[in-house]
Amino acid sequence: MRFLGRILPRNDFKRINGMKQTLKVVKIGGKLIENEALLNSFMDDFVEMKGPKILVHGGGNKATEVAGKLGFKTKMIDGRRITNKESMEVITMVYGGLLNKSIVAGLQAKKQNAIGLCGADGKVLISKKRENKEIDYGYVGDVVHVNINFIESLLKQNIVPVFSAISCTDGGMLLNTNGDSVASEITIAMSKTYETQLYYCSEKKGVLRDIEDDNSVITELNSENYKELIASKVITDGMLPKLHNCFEAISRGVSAVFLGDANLLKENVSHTKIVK
Ligand SMILES: Nc1ncnc2c1ncn2[C@@H]1O[C@H](COP(=O)(O)OP(=O)(O)O)[C@@H](O)[C@H]1O
Ligand SMILES: CC(=O)N[C@@H](CCC(=O)OP(=O)(O)O)C(=O)O
Repeated sequence: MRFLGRILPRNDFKRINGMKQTLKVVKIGGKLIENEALLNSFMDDFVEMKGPKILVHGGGNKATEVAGKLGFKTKMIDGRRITNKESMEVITMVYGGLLNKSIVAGLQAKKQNAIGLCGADGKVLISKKRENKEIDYGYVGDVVHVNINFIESLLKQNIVPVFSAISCTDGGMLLNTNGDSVASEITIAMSKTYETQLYYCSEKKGVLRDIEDDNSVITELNSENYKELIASKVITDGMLPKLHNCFEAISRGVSAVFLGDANLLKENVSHTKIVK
């Protein structure tokens, strides 16, 4: 790359004229992953997207399905899974194995080099087991450190990191971590060196005023009306941790956060934008 008459080292273009380069972090939910046609169309858009990018995926419903087949019942509280030893084993197989590897293979098929990661790989997502006196979440962790140098080394090689919703303690214990939180923590950490944008793609077109009406997308959501919508129970289930993560991100250095469906990366589609 030629810049101001000198050759920049191949990927040393994070800051040009003091401007940070934009990094896009995209999270896809389990319901989207399950729909082959939607996933394929999403991946086309993702591959086409220019600049450094990171993909994070969930897969909660697949884990519930596989756990059920193995005879384990799943318990969720406010959109978060209670994870005992058996469910952690299922999660490692489903998120870290089946889903992560299938998504990476799908990207490779579209000529996008990618690498699948859980928190233990490259010590990339270090977490702490959640201690909650009222609810025992089991093997559930909250991210305390993101290895941004490792992530950057992949981005510099044009390799897309694909994260599953699994983190790891400093002592090497794998922990289930909400995919939305994985996405927001990575984006927040990467904001140190990049201008960052976070995209949440799920089965809905955004935050809906009426969950039964797909055309009731709230186009802009701020922290004030967000609290009102929780109080009036318009926002429930998986949307609770998702929006908590959105506001965390926007208040901790992320430039823009968007929520939408599988088409979110296309131009002019209806979506929700999070504002301060
Ligand atoms: N107001 C709302 N607008 C849109 N979705 C909502 C709302 N309240 C609750 N939800 C639920 O939240 C879900 C999204 O959260 P989640 O299932 O965790 O998605 P994902 O698997 O994509 O992360 C939606 O599928 C919907 O059922
Ligand atoms: C702690 C916790 O709740 N972890 C989530 C991680 C997967 C996830 O986030 O999946 P979706 O994006 O498909 O909802 C779970 O096990 O369901």
